[in-house]
Formats: sequence, structure tokens, C-alpha cells
Amino acid sequence: MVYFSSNSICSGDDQKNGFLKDGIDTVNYTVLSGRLHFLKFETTKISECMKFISTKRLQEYGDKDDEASASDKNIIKATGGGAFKFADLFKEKLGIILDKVDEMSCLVAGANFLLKAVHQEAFTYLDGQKDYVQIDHKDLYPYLLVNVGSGVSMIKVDGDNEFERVSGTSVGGGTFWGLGKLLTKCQSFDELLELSRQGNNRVIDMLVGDIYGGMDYSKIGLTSTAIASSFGKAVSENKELEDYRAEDVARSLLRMISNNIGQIAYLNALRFGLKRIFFGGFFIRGHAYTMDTLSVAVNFWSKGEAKALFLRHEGFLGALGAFMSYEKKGFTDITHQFMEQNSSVPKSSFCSEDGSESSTRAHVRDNECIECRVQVRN
Ligand SMILES: Nc1ncnc2c1ncn2[C@@H]1O[C@H](COP(=O)(O)OP(=O)(O)O)[C@@H](O)[C@H]1O
Ligand SMILES: CC(C)(COP(=O)(O)O)[C@@H](O)C(=O)NCCC(=O)O
Repeated sequence: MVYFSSNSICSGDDQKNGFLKDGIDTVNYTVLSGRLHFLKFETTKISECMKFISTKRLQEYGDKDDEASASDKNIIKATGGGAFKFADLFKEKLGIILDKVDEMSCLVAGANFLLKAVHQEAFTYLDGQKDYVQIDHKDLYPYLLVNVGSGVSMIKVDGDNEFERVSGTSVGGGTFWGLGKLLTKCQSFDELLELSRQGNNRVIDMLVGDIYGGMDYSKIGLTSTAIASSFGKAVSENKELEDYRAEDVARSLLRMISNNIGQIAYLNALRFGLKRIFFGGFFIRGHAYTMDTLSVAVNFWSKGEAKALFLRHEGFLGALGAFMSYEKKGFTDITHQFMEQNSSVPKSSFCSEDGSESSTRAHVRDNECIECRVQVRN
């Protein structure tokens, strides 16, 4: 969920700054300064999401449809499968109409916005080293956006609204969570992630060295510690699932799925000559091992030609893109002005709900927000 809360209003007449794209020289506007909030709710806990909306009375600040009946007045933009699955629930419980916006369009709009407007959004992560990457707006396109949610979409992005979903795979975040649950009896994703942090994939994965007597297979560029076969050791060892540590299973599973995604992403980047691959989606969660595995996979297969990059607001691309799609209701100015306004801001400060500044960490904490200013044409 993404929502904006304004904390002050200042107005002014701006005659000539050519700020608005539609070419009107003179424009009177109101600038709202406030915060863009980012919150996540698991699908299984959609009731908590609705309770939050109701408590904050956010449904009263959606778009209004004057022609609609009283109960249908509040229109909230929504994207992804949930916009279809929960449409009736939101209408019945909160009187909200979910205005469905295409998921791929939202992912791209959200990624483009963050990469242009937010300071220290993108970063590389390899061998435990996180380095923020400054994106030159003039050199942003083209890139490959890999969104790892339940499944994986791979989108070639050529411009603000120019993109093509070029590939995908059903081996994604839901695979890690689903298989992880079955194999380790974990009851939450965070528990599974914590397990994977502590595990050793070499207990279960068959390594090149296990096959080549501890030697590298250097002729084809494989070291002895490279994985030859994920979960391959379980074939020859006379052990049952219970004989393996859940941590090691979780680690091997995470490695296998992340490696696979990294390799398919690289192959699509190669196919279109793309040098930058931005990974989004909540599967990543800023998890060091996941990011390192994706980075190693892209680096290894591209021989250093392509680069894996990550986003601080990785899981909010779709929701942010939906937020920005209020254009049909005359909110284009807010979005574009916000983008231009914000892009001129050297740095967006990240704040927690109580307004305290937070350091820019690798992953957005729940309800972390971005101080921002948006401009509304009166
Ligand atoms: N707290 C969590 N609960 C469940 N899944 C989570 C959680 N945090 C991260 N994940 C991972 O994120 C995936 C869903 O990612 P998300 O970007 O929300 O995609 P979707 O569009 O499919 O909802 C899950 O399949 C799981 O791998
Ligand atoms: C269908 C989806 C776009 C839905 O997005 P999600 O909710 O997984 O983020 C995604 O799950 C996906 O692209 N799955 C892979 C389909 C394929 O094999 O290309």
C-alpha cells in the first residue's frame, strides 16, 4: 500500500517556470508537502489491511466519482491479482471501488518513478558490499526489470511508458515460500528467511568438487565449490528429510531459486543487449544471501558485462505505479510535478511514522516514508 499524507499547504502563483508539461504559461497551484507512506500486508492478512485503511479513514481520500451513488463514491487505485480477488470485499466492508490498473504498467511506472525521483534508491550488492548507484535520468533506458513476486516477470523498459514483458518464470517467490513451507514446516516467510540465513547449502547441494574428487573443473570455468546439482547429495545419501537441518534445506532452496532467476534474467538481458538488471518484488526483502546469489549469477554468466541492481522500495513498485495513475482524474500534475519537483531535490529523507529520520538502509521498513512535495494545479 502507498498513500500520501499532507502536513502543510502553501500556495503561490507560478507564471513562467514552464513547470507543467501541457504548455500553459501561467498556472496557479497549491503545493502540498507531506509524506509518501509504504506499508505491506500479507495477502492472508487482508483484514489487517482493511482495518488500517478504516482506522486512518483513508477510504475518504480516494478519488471521488460524483455520478456514483453515495456508497460507491470512493475510488482507490489497485493493481495485481488482488485488485480482482478483493474487489467485492473492499466494496462491501469499506465502500471502496477498486479501480484496477494493469500490473505490468504499474511495475514499470513505479520503478521509473523511484529511479528518477528518489535519492539512493538503487544499489548493487556483491560479496557483502552494498553500493548505492546514482542513476543519470538521461541514461536510464533501456533496462531489464525483473519483478520477483509469487511468480517472476521480466520486463524490458525502453522509456517512461514504453515496455514489453519479454519473459517470466513460475519458479519465483511463491516457489521458495511454498516449497520451503513443505520441506521445513516453517509457519512464516520471515522464519524461513531466518533459517536460510543460518544454513549451509553444501550439506545438500552436490558440488563440482563432490563429483571431481575435490578438484575444480577449470576447463569450463567451474570451481570445486560451484553447485553442480541443487539438492543432488540427497540422492546418494541414505537419509530422510528429517535427517537434514531445516536451515540447510532453506539455504539450498533459496540458492537454487535465486540462481535460476539470475540466470534467466541474464539470458534475457543478453537477448536484448541490456546491461542493467533491476530486481524488484518482495521475494528479495533486502536479504543479503538472495541479493548476493542474484548478483553472482548475473556476474558469472555475463562475465561481468551485465550488472544486477536492487531497489530499496523493491516490493512497492506496483502499488506506487497504481498511486501515480490518477491521471484520468486530473492528478497528472501531482504525479509529474512531484516527480520533477522531487527529482530536483538532492535527497529524499526517509522517515519513520513518528517522523524521525532514518538512515537509508537496504530495505524499507514497514511504514517507512519519503518526505515529498507535490504540486496540484487548482
Ligand atoms: N511476510 C511475507 N509473507 C509472505 N511472503 C513474503 C513475505 N515477505 C516476502 N515474501 C515473499 O514475497 C513474495 C510475494 O511478493 P510480492 O512482491 O508481494 O508479489 P505478489 O505480487 O505475488 O504479491 C512471496 O511469494 C514470498 O516469497
Ligand atoms: C502472473 C504474474 C504476472 C502475477 O504477478 P505476481 O503477483 O506474481 O507478482 C506472475 O506470477 C508471473 O509472471 N508468473 C510467471 C508466469 C510465466 O511463467 O511467465
